[in-house]
Amino acid sequence: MTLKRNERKITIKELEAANTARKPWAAVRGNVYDLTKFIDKHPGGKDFLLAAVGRDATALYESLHSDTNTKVLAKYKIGILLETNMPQYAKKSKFTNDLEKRVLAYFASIGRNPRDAPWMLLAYGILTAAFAVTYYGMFSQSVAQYSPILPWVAAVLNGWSAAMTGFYLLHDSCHASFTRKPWVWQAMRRVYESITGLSTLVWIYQHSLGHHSFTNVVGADPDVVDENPGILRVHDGQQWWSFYGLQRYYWFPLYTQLILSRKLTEWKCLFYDRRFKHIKINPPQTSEYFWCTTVMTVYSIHHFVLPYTYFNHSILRILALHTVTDIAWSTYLTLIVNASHINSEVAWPKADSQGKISEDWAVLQIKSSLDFAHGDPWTTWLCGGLNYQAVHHMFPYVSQYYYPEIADIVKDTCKDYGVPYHIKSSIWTALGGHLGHLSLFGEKPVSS
Ligand code: HEM
Repeated sequence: MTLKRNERKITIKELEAANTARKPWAAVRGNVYDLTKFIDKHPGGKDFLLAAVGRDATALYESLHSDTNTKVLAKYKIGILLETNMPQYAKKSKFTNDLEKRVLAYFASIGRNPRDAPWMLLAYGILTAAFAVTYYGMFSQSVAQYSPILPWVAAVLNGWSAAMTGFYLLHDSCHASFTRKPWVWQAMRRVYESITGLSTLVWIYQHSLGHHSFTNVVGADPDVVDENPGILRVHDGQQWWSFYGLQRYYWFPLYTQLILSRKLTEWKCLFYDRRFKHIKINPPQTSEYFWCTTVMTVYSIHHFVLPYTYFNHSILRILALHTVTDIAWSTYLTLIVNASHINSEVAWPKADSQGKISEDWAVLQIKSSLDFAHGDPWTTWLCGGLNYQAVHHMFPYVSQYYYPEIADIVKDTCKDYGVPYHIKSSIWTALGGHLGHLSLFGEKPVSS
């Protein structure tokens, strides 16, 4: 009996080798698709799609697309994946379908597309201007002459504004949640890279393919420590070592280092290691080399050349000011992100020995996230909407502008289906929970 063309059995090795624009295959729910003729038609653009090929993209695909999209895929099917090396969630539950329906009905009722929020431009403009003004405050000789303390205060604020551009420019472009235009996402990404010197493509692998697809799944979410011993112990899959008793103190110096280590390693991950932790990075397109050169030239000019040649500072002072910026940026970012996922209330899903996870993706998004300070516009602004973490995880493609509006729909649906929704009244209680979790997991477990 001869197999039909689209029923050919395909091994994971064959799939993994098809990871370029010339041969872009991706698997979803056991079906393998050859996307060669689809790449230029993908409404989500070429870059995101090319990051997803050469792998089982089920979780990523289902987190961003509807069943209507899947009908479009059918004609590109070329075979069936024999085995997968990615954890597999249960199929979409009634809860998920109902929640999606309710949220889409809300957008239909207000006559808006979830990605259309032109007011966000104001936030992007204010934050980019905040970066420029604080940068000037750091390096202007007249500011330093007025008060020697002011440049250091400006450096702290510059770090805050860099973190904020991450919550706004980076997040909204890489989740494709602002407008429906790939060129807009591309422009926002390159502005962010020029400001920060970091790679947005590496972030897409880490955040969209890793963290959003497998939130808090040990061994699959790159944001969750899975080494033994890791520097921090945050879940009971990690063996206990006596130095974890001190993690309630050393979390702080550790959290201050994130950005420096990212700056030193990201481009190497992309072009040399081709890997972010356990996530394979596909061969970058030629355009990525062009963009890397361009944005790093802009970054080096404002980071080193201008402060040295135009503002006349010593190398030592320039490095010291940037270090203060990086410390403020790292600490702010790490605390807000960790408050939402690393605490004792949320779920830490595990795949069984077959790689199966018993619940569906959406239920686990809610269970493994912690929200805080709903209804507080200042916290929402200062966290880039990430205080609505469960809403963001459920609907990463919806503009953060709408999170407060749809949060009640998510909460009500969770109530109707008995899905626990974790929410704290303020950022301080959420942070307290995070630090309490570090203390708890630093203590010797009773069974050790
Ligand atoms: C990070 C990765 C991805 C992002 C950000 C992304 C984004 C998008 C966006 C924004 C749309 C338009 C949705 C709408 O308005 O209804 C879309 C549509 C679509 N995407 Fe993706 N996508 C990604 C990965 C993938 C992958 C891996 C596949 C295939 C395996 C895929 C297949 C499709 C299909 C078939 C459609 C519908 C096309 C149509 O209706 O004509 N996408 N995607």
